[in-house]
Amino acid sequence: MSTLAHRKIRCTVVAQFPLALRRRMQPTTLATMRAIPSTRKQAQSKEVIPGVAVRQDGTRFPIDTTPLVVGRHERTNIVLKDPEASASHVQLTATALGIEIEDMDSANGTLLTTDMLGERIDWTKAQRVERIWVKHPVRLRCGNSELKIFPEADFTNRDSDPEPSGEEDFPLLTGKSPPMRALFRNLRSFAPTELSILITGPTGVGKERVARAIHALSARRRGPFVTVDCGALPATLADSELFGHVRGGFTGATEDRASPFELAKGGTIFLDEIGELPLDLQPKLLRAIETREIKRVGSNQYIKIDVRIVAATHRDLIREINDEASFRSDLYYRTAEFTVHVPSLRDRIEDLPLLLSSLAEEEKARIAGGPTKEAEDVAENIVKRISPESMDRLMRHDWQGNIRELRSVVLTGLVLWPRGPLPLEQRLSDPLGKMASSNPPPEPLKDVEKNYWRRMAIYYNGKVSHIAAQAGVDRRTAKKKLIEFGAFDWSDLLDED
Ligand SMILES: Nc1ncnc2c1ncn2[C@@H]1O[C@H](COP(=O)(O)OP(=O)(O)OP(=O)(O)O)[C@@H](O)[C@H]1O
Repeated sequence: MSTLAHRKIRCTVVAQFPLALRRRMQPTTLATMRAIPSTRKQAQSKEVIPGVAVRQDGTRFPIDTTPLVVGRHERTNIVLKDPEASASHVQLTATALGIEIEDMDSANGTLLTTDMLGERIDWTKAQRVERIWVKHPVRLRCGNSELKIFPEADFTNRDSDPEPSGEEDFPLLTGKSPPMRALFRNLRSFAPTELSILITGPTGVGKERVARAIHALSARRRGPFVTVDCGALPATLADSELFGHVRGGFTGATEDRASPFELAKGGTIFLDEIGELPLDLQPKLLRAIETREIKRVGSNQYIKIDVRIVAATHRDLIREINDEASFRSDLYYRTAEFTVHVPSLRDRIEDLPLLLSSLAEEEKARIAGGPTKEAEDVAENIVKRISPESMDRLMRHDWQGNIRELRSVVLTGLVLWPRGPLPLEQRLSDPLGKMASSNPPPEPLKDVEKNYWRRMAIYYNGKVSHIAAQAGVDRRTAKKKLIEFGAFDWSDLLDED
């Protein structure tokens, strides 16, 4: 369902009462707003997804297109006998995007979790919502009271694509551990919506992959996926990198440049490292997201945008909003209508063997230019080639660099030990690990380096760009090393540039 359609619904039902005004209204007034003529109500409800709210005492309240106010005041539609709840705390409305849950500036906020079964929820880890649309069951906390929301929607039936075969078999992502299963469940629920999603998690956990998975599971999957690295926007050109420019818009702008928002038309824009976005650009981005239009630098013309926003950060943005004022709260809530957290590798260490296989398979397939039988064999065998002692050491490593670090260990390992035992623990960065290893003392450093470059040359078939990318050096340095260690003649090197 497009944002436009969603907006239409809000216009007819709610928008006559701007949010600021509604927040000042008394519960009595809000309850009266439910008196919408039935014909109009029916017309609206054709497209919308209704639902049911269930109070803690088991009372059920149907949710339709007229806002249902939840609060402590006796004139609200769902009365909470709870001194910690605000007089009018939160509002529930059926819309085409799912049930809209909108906090009404409550004193203690509205918290949301998708955990419907847990007896004891750790509400400190739940998401605080200002406004969100849900199509799958969620549980809310208002003050000390809980409320379960059951939208009558089932995307899995709406989607013509076949269902993934199991939670562990998720597009682009690998894992069977409880935190990954929880992540998959959330993605399955929220990816098909138009909600903006903020992906959090430490560096190297695969946040970009999660963003691609969200895109792949959304109705926009046939549209483009455009990444903007907000951490790499050059200070003087950040504005133009984000919103584009017209020829002559500033000195040096010799031709028009489209904004990534325009390039992502019909698809998803991924704002990576959004926490690094310069403070002065934050209001502009907020405006673009809210109004769904942008203006290129040097132009007076507004251009409509049609994108779904997915953002990622390794920072604790809530803390930065509160303590450092380096991130605007309004932008946060606009980009984080739903938040998913990608666990560190340490927190899902049981996925390590699966990840080893998947990384090996992907790499082999990449070199071969597509999935091959050989890639599958490599993946299957990699775990068999790792001794129980090595595996134990890998499982105990702290993996500060997460999957990125694991990937590098696996790929260099496959180069160094193309067959036979695979003592991957020798590639770990912390020396304690090496001391704990039962393997013979390491080779002299120069020999290690020499063997490394020679094996890289063989493994990557002389493709300098692959070797350089894998080694984390530029092509010139890679070439120099390959020659220094006699790995190749110049003539043998495949010069791809
Ligand atoms: N489930 C996975 N299976 C295989 N490879 C993965 C998986 N998750 C991540 N990777 C690989 O790990 C590396 C890091 O992933 P990615 O760039 O998505 O992480 P990130 O969390 O966005 O990192 P950063 O915060 O530093 O930008 C990439 O090479 C990616 O392909």
